[in-house]
Amino acid sequence: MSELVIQADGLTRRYGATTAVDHITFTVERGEVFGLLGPNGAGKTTTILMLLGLTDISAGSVRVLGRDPQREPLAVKRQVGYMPDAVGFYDHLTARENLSYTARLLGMPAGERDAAIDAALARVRLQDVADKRVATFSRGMRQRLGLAEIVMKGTQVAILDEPTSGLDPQSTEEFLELVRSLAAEGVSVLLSSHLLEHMQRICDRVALFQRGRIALMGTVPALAKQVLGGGYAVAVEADGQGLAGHLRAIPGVYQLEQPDPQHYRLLADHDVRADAARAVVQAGGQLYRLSVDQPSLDVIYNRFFQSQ
Ligand SMILES: Nc1ncnc2c1ncn2[C@@H]1O[C@H](COP(=O)(O)OP(=O)(O)OP(=O)(O)O)[C@@H](O)[C@H]1O
Repeated sequence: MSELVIQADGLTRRYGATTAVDHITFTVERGEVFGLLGPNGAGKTTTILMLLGLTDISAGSVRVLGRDPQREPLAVKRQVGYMPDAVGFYDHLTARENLSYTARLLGMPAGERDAAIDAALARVRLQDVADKRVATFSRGMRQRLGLAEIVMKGTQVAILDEPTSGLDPQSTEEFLELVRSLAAEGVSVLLSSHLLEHMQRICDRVALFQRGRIALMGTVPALAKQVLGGGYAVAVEADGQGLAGHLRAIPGVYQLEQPDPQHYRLLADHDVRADAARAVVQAGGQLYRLSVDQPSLDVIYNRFFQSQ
């Protein structure tokens, strides 16, 4: 049975005449990676701040691990790992000293601190630079130290604001892999980002914010269906008697192109590769190549905002 870790219901935040977040409703399950997307000013950061009890709620409700961040902000902060856009560490302290400082603030017993810090630094592969001052760290290393802090806290929820912006490709890979491994252990991750390719790779579901509202929400294939009317492009290279007719008859295929006698391109609302392979057999043909292009979040996002 799924376990809801974050529940927002009609959540609203007004700043004077501006409604920054306008009646949004969503849930995040245990172990789920949930992405907030949308243009600047769409309400993502304000949503995050409300989840953390860092800004007031004008209407609606929110629960994080069953707690109300308005009423119990300290309890929520203790149970949630938060990594803001610019992770704040003390530059003149080493990585280990920074984590030690946080551990003391959290009230972690002195006897447990060293082991917890070592384990967290090893987890994010910073053990070799544990005693170097953070001033010497690259952005990627700082982001990993931010995750180490979350690992050390042992929280069940991690909230990350723009975590991969400014990271080089290798640091990005490492970071996304770490986030995925946390989720695999049951940590729920809510993250906001403008980097759609990263979001597509890491998120189980995304919510597309537009002027304070959630305009679209779901898995990438589900959004592709809504926005593009499909989105899976299956390329088939094969021969066979009457193959075009067999391919066109596959449920979910809404367009068939045949640029030359042996090449077909199917647009479908789901991955129809298995059906396409069967169609080739039915047509008594030979299959030379079969591939699928997943719908891209980038294309979905741009098409959605162009259509608005
Ligand atoms: N403290 C504040 N006082 C007044 N208005 C605010 C405040 N914080 C945010 N806003 C307004 O609320 C709206 C949503 O802002 P928010 O920062 O949540 O957007 P965002 O989606 O996180 O944008 P970005 O991608 O730029 O981080 C914007 O119109 C912003 O100007």
